[in-house]
Amino acid sequence: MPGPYESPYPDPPAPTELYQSMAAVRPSTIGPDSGPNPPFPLRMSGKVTSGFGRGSSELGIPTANLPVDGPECASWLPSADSGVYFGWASVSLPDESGEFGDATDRWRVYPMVMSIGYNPYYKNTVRSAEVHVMRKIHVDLRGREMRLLILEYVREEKDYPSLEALVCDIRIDIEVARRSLEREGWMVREVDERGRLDGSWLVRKAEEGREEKQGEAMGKSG
Ligand SMILES: Cc1cc2nc3c(=O)[nH]c(=O)nc-3n(C[C@H](O)[C@H](O)[C@H](O)COP(=O)(O)O)c2cc1C
Ligand SMILES: Nc1ncnc2c1ncn2[C@@H]1O[C@H](COP(=O)(O)OP(=O)(O)O)[C@@H](O)[C@H]1O
Repeated sequence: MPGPYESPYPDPPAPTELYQSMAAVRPSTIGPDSGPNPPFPLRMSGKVTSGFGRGSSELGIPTANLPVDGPECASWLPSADSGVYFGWASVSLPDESGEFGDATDRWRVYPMVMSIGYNPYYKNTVRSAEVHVMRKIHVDLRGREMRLLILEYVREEKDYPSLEALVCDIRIDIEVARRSLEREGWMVREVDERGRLDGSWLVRKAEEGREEKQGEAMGKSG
């Protein structure tokens, strides 16, 4: 099985001049090495839905959409700042060979970056929560339950003069998240034994996960 921080792109594109100029004004990591500060970690979960279908086709960066309202939603979400966040995502997937189908589903934990908001470049009128899992995934996630342990706020959502600039900034977010999550204070033990964070909620059985909704309402993990 590949390592947790492997790029989801088989051949990441060479950094363009625009990427380099935008990356030069961004920090390389976010948050102190010791780990997340309150109100993080924040939890949310939900069934992956369809978005506007632009992630893969227009941006080359697929995003799994999660519901942002309804009784099942995390209580902190409506008042959360719009913007980009990073952390860990879990999803229950079949055996990697795919041969044994759902009988061997188990929770996998992956690094993720996400945006919460109105996607100002596309001028959406409804708020969305969209998660890019930083790993190549060969299974359609729509209809599957996803859990998130959100560890840090990265930046505000922005409008951009071009699609290329939007894609560059998201790729920089992915790099910032990768470097930030590689620090021991930000790793979950469920992925790497050096990790100092408890990510057990991410891999709990469904029934136990539901009980944990109480904790989610407080916006805390652990
Ligand atoms: C890490 C990340 C950062 C993003 N930042 C922005 C942003 O600053 N401005 C914006 O308009 N959209 C932003 N987006 C949202 C993309 O525009 C969105 O994923 C794309 O429109 C695909 O949407 P769809 O899944 O509904 O098709 C971001 C998405 C991700 C995953
Ligand atoms: N690394 C990944 N991160 C998020 N979703 C992925 C990933 N790899 C494959 N997918 C799939 O791509 C879908 C999102 O694709 P996208 O083009 O953004 O479509 P839509 O906007 O219609 O949901 C997800 O629901 C999931 O099934």
